[in-house]
Amino acid sequence: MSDMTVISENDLIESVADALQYISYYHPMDYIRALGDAYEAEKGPAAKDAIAQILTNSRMCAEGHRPICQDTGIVNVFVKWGMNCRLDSERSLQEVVDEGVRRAYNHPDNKLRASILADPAFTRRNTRDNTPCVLSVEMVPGNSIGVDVAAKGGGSENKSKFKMMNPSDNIVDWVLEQIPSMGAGWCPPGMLGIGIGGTAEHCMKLAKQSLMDPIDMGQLKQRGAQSDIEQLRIDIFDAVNAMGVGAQGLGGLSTVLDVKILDAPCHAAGKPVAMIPNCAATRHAHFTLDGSGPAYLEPPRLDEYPQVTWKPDAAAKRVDLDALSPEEVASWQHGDRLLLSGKMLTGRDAAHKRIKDMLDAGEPLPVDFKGRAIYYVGPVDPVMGEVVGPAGPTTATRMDKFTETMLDLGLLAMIGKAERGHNAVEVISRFKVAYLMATGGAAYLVSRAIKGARVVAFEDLGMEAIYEFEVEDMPVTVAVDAAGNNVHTLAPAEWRRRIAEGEFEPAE
Ligand SMILES: O=C(O)C[C@H](O)C(=O)O
Repeated sequence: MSDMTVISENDLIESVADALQYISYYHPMDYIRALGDAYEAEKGPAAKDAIAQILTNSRMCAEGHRPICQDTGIVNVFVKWGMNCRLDSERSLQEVVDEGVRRAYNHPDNKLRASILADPAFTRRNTRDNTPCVLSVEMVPGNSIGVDVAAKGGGSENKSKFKMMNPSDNIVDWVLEQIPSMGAGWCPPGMLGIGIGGTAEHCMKLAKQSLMDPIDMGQLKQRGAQSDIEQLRIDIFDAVNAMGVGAQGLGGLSTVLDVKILDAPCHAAGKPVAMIPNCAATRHAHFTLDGSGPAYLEPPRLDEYPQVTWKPDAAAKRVDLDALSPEEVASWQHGDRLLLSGKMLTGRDAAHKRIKDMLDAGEPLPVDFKGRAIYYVGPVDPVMGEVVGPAGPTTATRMDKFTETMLDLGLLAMIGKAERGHNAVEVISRFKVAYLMATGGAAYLVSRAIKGARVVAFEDLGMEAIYEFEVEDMPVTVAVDAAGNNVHTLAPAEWRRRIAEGEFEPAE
């Protein structure tokens, strides 16, 4: 027993907290480099503009130590526990790691958003400190513990896929079938993590774990595949990018920056396959503890960030939200860039559900939506003189089922990210209103346009409360116009055709 390594409770807590703070504002450099290359190569103007926003946002967050995305994620922790190590604690490993999560998410200088809800099928009560995390432990030989910490965005997690394939089914075909159904809610360009084999639950875990590996598709393509798995990664990468989805689903050359695969033996009767995308807010870090104290991660060199500084399009139209009229909204064309100023309301999943329930019960609403714009957002709380923390858009598609109800209340415009479903587009064109999109993953940049914020209803919903924001030159693009033209179907179709016609070199 004398050569046992003792891991103190506080070393683990402190290291988890440090890693979570770190990944909230530093993208992994491999992601930043790959995104910088994608920016250089991108030919789609709207997609290029979105990548410029994501890169500029990333640098601002690295400098300001504020979250890359308002969705600061659900914490996933993968521990490889060396069997000669002992945790010096009276608490369970889950409780100790959760203490690190709590410390990170409530850090006074960089408070992160509490996104975790207990009792998910019923009361959906916010745990207020982002606990519990999802913990996986593997016992391995050795005298140290290796920890991967990730903060996974909800929008990309929502697009996870799994299939118990037949042994002879084709994996590339299955992946390509899934991509259209994933839309843009997973905030491309990002990564696809793929698990093959094992059992159902093990396969999903492999897919998630594969996302902890650094991006190396450029190097892999240069040196060529040396295994069947590497060839499969390249085949999926090329085939997905040929679909033309592009950054934020706006049509372009870069949909994925890498495809990762982990496999495990499986039963002869099947071939389980799982796919979990990682969004533009790719956040993960690794540390090792050997009993000598907590691990602190080295900050990246900011001079290695691509020299990209996003600026609003000079041709963007300025819109005064305080004087918005149905005629003005109806005049916007899909693809138009707008700079919004004035007052807007916010609301997302929980607020929409409550509004619907109140209307069904014949109760009066606390807010008048007539003539207003609504922004689908759950912001981070402000710190140190901010009016609001990072406040990028959430996936609008989830609000589709409430769209007709909300438009009946007189709403004129909705702002979010990702595509609207067929029925929502039909309702939008019937009411002659518009759906505008802001860039997902550019939350700190977007929040700079917010000059005032106050909760006006449903305060108990925390980040899902209804706020009134006062904005100045908030950049958005018309994604669905009053005639029902939908950028998210038109642009990827055009880019897919152009790529198929050989207009561009395949992405490296
Ligand atoms: O919860 C959020 O703020 C966003 C979510 O990650 C989403 O992508 O829809």
